[in-house]
Amino acid sequence: MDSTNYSNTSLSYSTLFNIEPLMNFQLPQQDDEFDYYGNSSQDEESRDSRGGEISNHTNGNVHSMDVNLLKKRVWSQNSEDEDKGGFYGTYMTEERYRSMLGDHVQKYKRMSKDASSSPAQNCTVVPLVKSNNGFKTQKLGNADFVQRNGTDRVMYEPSILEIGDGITYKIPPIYDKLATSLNLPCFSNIHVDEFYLKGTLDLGSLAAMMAADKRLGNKNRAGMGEPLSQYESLQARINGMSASNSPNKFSLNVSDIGFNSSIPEGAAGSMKRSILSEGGVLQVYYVKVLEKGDTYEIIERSLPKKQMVKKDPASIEKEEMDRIGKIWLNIVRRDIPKHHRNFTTLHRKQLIDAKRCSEYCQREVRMKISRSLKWNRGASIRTRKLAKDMLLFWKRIDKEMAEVRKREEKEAAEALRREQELREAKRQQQRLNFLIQQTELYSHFMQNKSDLLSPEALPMVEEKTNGQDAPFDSSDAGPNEEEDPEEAELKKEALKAAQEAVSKQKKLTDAFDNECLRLRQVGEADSLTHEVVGASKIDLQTPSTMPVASTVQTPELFKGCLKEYQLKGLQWLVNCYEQGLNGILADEMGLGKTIQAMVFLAHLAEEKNIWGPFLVVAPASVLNNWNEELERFCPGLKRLPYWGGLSERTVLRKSINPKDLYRR
Ligand SMILES: Nc1ncnc2c1ncn2[C@@H]1O[C@H](COP(=O)(O)OP(=O)(O)OP(=O)(O)O)[C@@H](O)[C@H]1O
Repeated sequence: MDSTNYSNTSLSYSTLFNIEPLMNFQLPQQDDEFDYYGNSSQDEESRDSRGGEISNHTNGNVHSMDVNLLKKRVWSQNSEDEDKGGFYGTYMTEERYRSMLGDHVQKYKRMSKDASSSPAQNCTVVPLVKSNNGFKTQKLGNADFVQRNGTDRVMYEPSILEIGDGITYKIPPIYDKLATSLNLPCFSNIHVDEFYLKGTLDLGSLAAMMAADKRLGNKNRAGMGEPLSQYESLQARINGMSASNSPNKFSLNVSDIGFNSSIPEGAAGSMKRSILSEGGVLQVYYVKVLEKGDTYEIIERSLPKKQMVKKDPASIEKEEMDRIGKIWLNIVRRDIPKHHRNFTTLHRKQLIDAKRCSEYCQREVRMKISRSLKWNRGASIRTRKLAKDMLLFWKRIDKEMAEVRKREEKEAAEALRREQELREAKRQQQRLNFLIQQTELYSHFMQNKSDLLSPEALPMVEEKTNGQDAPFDSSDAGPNEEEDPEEAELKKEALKAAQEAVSKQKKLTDAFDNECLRLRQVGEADSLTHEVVGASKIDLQTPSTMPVASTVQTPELFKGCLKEYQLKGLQWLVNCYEQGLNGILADEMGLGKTIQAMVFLAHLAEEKNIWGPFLVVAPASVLNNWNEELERFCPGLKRLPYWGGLSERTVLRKSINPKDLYRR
């Protein structure tokens, strides 16, 4: 649909929104229908803002409103005797609306039967459903302009409006007159939203719907206020009008004046639309219209800017001062208390936070203190336990060390015992060898002595002596000259036989000595045997046979310097010990025999690891001298003086520890 079609059918943008003829209808009585769009006149202040809302609904659903108005008008004509009480005053439900509509249809059918003479009134309905602004619309039946009986009367086919649930609404023929006189659009251009067909159409619900329109915002409700109050206002207005019995007329004028006139600043479009009433112009809009197929939609609307009126500077200053005063009053009455409340709230919150923080700190400190106290309490227990563990550990270590030491002492004692046994065995062997040697020497000397004492050995001795002492033989020859020659010859034979026997015995002895020497060398292969053999060369009975250079060194335990003869004496004592012989060291008085005995004991301790005990038996007069000499020259040797009476010796014995006697 375009504007040309409207031009042909006396319709245009202006006529599209021109429902002024509708407004010229007589308003129904108090309880009859009325134009709730034009009748929503309230106080002047709310009227400005309310007009937009009214216009908005009008713009968005103009066709449906027209049809609604039409329906209501038709209904008012055909149901004058209808019980109108409470129609607008009470909440009209869909069921009631349908029942009322059904009754009206029945009435119309009866009336149409009576007036069935006009075939043009039989209208066909061609429902057309189109979508407009999200609402499902029904397009009324085709309208054809029919020339009848030479008149210019426009005839419509009977149109039936189906509103669902088997309910049809037949458009009365009187609509033709109405459409012509009111310059309304034809049926084909009228769309009825189902919302208005099926929904409740009371003023309360309509005001609620307008107030809930999101496009207008929730706060201002497009100036409509609360639905109930608005409804009451409207109702009061109607009552007032009915009381005065004065026809109240409203008009909504959409004109093209805007095309030619100057468009005020801030206008959305060039089309001017105004809602008129007896009181004057309610609202003037400048709208932009968007064509959408068969419908039009106002996409933007605006109010013209108010003209700026120049005011008096004094009044401006006064207003400014008033405004400043109001600002100050607001500051004093509202802002300061508000900030004070905010500050108080913030301060209280800070106090609460600080208190909470302090509680947390206290709790943390308490926890740390309790932890430290617990630690301190446990420290003594742990210390005692640690000390106990250390004590047990060191006890165990001492026990192990004692066992080790005991085992080592036992092993050392065993080793010492074996060493002493071995040494004693060696000494016994040396002593045996020495005795054997002495026995051989003794037997040898005794045999030589017996040979010398035998008669056969005498000539030999004499022969030896003759060879050495010629004067003795010559002296003995004198008396032999007086002997008998026969005796002389016998003596010679006897001497010869003795010499042969001695030589024979000498050979036997030499053979025995050689055999003994050979056997001794073969049997004594070890070093000890060599020592014994070496020692056997030493004649202990003749100190001159002792070696000039002593093989025995002065022991380090002796803190002094031995003289030459004292060292020889030490050597002799050591040899006697090694030979297993007992010896008596005897010398001139004051030459140091006591010192040599002490050096010999130090030699045994240092070289032989024999630490005693040694028993020194001496006269009581020299015991102190022995003690002092040992302390002076051999401090490494332990001393245990043991002298005195019987009781003193008993006390001394109790203090003797045998374990201390074998160690330095
Ligand atoms: N090598 C030495 N170094 C230092 N002093 C020594 C030495 N030899 C001996 N004397 C000192 O000579 C003194 C005499 O020694 P000691 O009494 O031992 O001799 P003695 O032969 O035992 O005498 P007696 O036959 O009267 O017992 C002691 O005072 C001793 O200290």
